[in-house]
Amino acid sequence: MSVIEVEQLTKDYGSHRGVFDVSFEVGEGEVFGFLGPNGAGKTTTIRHLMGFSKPQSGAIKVSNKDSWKDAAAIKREVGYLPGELAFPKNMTGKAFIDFMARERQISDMTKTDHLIDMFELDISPKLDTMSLGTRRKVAIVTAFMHDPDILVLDEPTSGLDPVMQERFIEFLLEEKRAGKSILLSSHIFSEVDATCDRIAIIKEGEVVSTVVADDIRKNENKTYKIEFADENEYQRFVDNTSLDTTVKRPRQNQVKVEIKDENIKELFTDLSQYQLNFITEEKFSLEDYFMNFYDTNKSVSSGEEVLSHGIH
Ligand SMILES: Nc1ncnc2c1ncn2[C@@H]1O[C@H](COP(=O)(O)OP(=O)(O)OP(=O)(O)O)[C@@H](O)[C@H]1O
Repeated sequence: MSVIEVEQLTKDYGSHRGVFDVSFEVGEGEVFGFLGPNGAGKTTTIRHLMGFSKPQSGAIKVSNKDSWKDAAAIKREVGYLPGELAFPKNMTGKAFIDFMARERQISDMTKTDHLIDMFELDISPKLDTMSLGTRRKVAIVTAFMHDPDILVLDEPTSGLDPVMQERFIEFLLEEKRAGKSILLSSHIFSEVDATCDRIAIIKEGEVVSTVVADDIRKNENKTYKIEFADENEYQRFVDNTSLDTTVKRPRQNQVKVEIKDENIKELFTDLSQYQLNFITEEKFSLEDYFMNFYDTNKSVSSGEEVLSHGIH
């Protein structure tokens, strides 16, 4: 059963900005990643899903409720962590958390205390004196203190340091084990890869691919990086091989060869004729998959490769 259903959502802001015909579903107990760089349309989609904007066309259902007509009920039910945070002025973290607990009519503070501990949050300072990362921790606590079954997270780790980003992944995995349904918008490959069951890639307002994360993890296409002993060996290989050489780095005497698992023997038979420094396997990653749709960050034409660990 789907807990979130986005059907052909369109919001056209003009000049090809907005979202166009976006469709996806998040199943019960599923962690669904919404992956794209700044401006791709993640926040626009999520704001419609939470009922802050009316779809120009298309429809969204959350727990079978219409995102626009039943917005108030959806806001009560869903744990929503917005990308941009807004807090009341002149309130301490503790006063704000207590206020939110009263608003949500929470009497059992076990989940709240667990979150405060987990994120090592000091709730005593005033909100407007806290760092961005600390304010994000407060937002995490208040978004999930009522232990919601559906979590909608818009770039949740922005502003968190690497240790707390890891902690957040632990939290998501904990929620996943508890059977929660989660929509995670992100531009960080590692957090999507570590948590998601399925992933939609969004580009310029359109979903260009929806993929089962395990299909990427178990991809049978492998890339091997090979460094030859010297320039002559490198050149001899490049001139003679019939293998699929995807990257050539003449200055380092390196190549990358892409090969299916079943053709591995062919690779080693071919390589036995050359002097090598090393050969290593490079696993096909979510980033590689993503770059099929967004090619701009990868430049191999000059014999150099720029690898990015997030997209901006
Ligand atoms: N209210 C608005 N009026 C006009 N254009 C808008 C509005 N909101 C968003 N856009 C445009 O729609 C596009 C998608 O923006 P959106 O914020 O959804 O992207 P995003 O993927 O969430 O990126 P980010 O990571 O920067 O938040 C952008 O080109 C943005 O400038």
